[in-house]
Amino acid sequence: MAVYTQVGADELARLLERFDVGEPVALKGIAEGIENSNFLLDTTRSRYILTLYEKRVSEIDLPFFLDLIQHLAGRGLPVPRALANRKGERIQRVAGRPACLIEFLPGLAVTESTPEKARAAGEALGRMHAASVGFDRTRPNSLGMEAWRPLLERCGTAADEVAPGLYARLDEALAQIEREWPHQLPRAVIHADLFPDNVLMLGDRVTGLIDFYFACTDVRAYDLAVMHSAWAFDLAGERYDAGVGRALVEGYRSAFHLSNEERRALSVLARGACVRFALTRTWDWLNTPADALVTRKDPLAYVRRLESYEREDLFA
Ligand SMILES: Nc1ncnc2c1ncn2[C@@H]1O[C@H](COP(=O)(O)OP(=O)(O)OP(=O)(O)O)[C@@H](O)[C@H]1O
Ligand SMILES: N[C@@H](CCO)C(=O)O
Repeated sequence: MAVYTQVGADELARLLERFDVGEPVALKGIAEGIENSNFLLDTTRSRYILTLYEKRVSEIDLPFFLDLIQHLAGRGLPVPRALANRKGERIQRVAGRPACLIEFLPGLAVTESTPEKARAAGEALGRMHAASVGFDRTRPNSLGMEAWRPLLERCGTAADEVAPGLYARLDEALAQIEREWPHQLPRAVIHADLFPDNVLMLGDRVTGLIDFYFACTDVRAYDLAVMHSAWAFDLAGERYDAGVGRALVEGYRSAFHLSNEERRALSVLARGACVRFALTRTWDWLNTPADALVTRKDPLAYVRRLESYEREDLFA
């Protein structure tokens, strides 16, 4: 359960005094998610999300994320804006953490991807890329390709505690990716983490794109590759669903142009995505205290995906 910091009644009352959102009725911790503490807040007026930023989200980056969301919302994307308090401030401090009061979006996080859902989600990513043209702020990808080797070295051979030989396996895959990386491809603002659990849907309609806290400037097609690796396999990474993979790319292309050069690079970009998530999951596996109220995600589910991408070009 991702509630690292508790919020008491007095603390909540002090926060809500600064807004025109009515009186609190209920505050419940949200189990999903691993990065931040999220609460569902009901007031006499409406329903909101209260997020306290933990771990990887740095306060310095928050204005970039909030401005991007504001920009996308202004262009009709279903993304959750942070509310400003009466003084016009969007970033609050709650229980000692930076925090935002955020619009609640309807819909359920996707738990099982189907071609129909993948097509709609791919299209939403394409719409996001189209809408972010003209957003002129940039943010380096702190978990981009250049960061993977340092992260691998920080895990070190302790990675082998997750599975024997894991360090060497990731080292070898990364060396190949570094040789093939398509540095020349167009760069843009990307979401960088558009997993099924970050897409809210009602039926096959996308009602929310959430969790922009890895958004950054990087190779644009990498965003589609990240999605492909997350959507087109079962959770354990054992089974590839070609129908889902195809629908995702088709949906994207219905909303945004994908050049031949980008399409040819998707395979190495997807291997890169696998190494990125295998590495961050390995790091979390090794550094999450045993008594933490959060489920550690399996790094090997991404090593299995990596093997599928290495075996054949799944985008051919
Ligand atoms: N604006 C929102 N509207 C409705 N529900 C939301 C909203 N933001 C978050 N949620 C709910 O909270 C859950 C956790 O949110 P989120 O994915 O942002 O957490 P996180 O800790 O940043 O997670 P992770 O990085 O692991 O995906 C989501 O799956 C969704 O159910
Ligand atoms: N989506 C990521 C967690 C956030 O980086 C994962 O599943 O590993």
